[in-house]
Amino acid sequence: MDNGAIENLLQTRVLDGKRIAEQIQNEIKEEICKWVDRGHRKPCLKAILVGDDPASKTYVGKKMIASESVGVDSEAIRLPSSISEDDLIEKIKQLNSDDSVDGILVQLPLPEHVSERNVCNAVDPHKDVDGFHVTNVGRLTLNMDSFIPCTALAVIELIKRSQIETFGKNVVVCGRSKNVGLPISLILHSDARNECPGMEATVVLCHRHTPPEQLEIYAKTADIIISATGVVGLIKPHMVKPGACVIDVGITRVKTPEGKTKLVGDVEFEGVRKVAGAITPVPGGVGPITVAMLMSNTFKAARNLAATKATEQQ
Ligand SMILES: Nc1nc(=O)c2c([nH]1)NC[C@@H]1CN(c3ccc(C(=O)N[C@@H](CCC(=O)O)C(=O)O)cc3)C=[N+]21
Repeated sequence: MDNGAIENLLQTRVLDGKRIAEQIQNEIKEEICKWVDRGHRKPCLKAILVGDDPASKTYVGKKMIASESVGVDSEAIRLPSSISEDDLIEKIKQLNSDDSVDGILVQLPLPEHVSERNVCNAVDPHKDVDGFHVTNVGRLTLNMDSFIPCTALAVIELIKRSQIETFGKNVVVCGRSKNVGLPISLILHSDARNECPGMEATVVLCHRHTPPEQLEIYAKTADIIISATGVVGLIKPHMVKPGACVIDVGITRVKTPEGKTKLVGDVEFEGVRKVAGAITPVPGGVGPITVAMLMSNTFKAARNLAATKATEQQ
């Protein structure tokens, strides 16, 4: 390795998502503690898990553990994959009208015979801690206060806490999923709004029909690359501008030659880290922060609902 390469390796920051998630959760834990000291009940989260997809079970499990550690009351409601859309929506309506519940989330994906859109729209938008209800999507688009999907919030929080500059910078987002790529793009190009400063970046949103040679051209101009596609090895070293920040939101389970499963992202980590100025690993990058942001959204729902109840009683 020549001196230049060594120097770059020394300068590359591997952004520690686990540490940031712990930091966020400690802050939330403290705030919830004060909240309960002021006479409120603990925030309450209900997670609906339909069927028994192993990855979904792992994620819901992580959400339950995080809830426990920050002082959120949580319950995983398990329903069979044979459940009808109507019955699932009926269950959601019960939780909507239950005053002891602040946050509701339905773990995705759902079985094929159930419309995810109908189910997400059945959740009371005030309890929609995933930010998937059409009202919250519309409000985010208009830069109004809303619940923002946890993965998008996680990327934004990671950028802010790592002091990555976004104002006037070029960002390439790979992947246009409604719950990840799209909201990330919306926030990154946002201008200043009342309660939070905008990110003010120029955003290019690439997807499966972006020709590979075009993706390379866009990526090479980017100060920040965010990849959320589930395409293993999509982002290669030659596509990255030296010093750029590379955020990997992809999570794919692959089998190792020894027959174990391991998690890999969209980014060729070992190669790209030699070029990038900052990079997130998988696992231990965006994933853990996603769970911390769910806690943040749940506490926000609890505060909003308590405030609404207080004004109703006046
Ligand atoms: N309604 C709904 N809301 C979601 O927020 C939602 C969802 N459905 N469906 C699936 C995705 C994915 N997701 C993750 C949560 C935690 C990690 C996480 O903690 N990852 C760890 C390790 C995970 C592991 O060990 O398997 C890491 O990256 O280091 C990752 C991904 C939430 N999602």
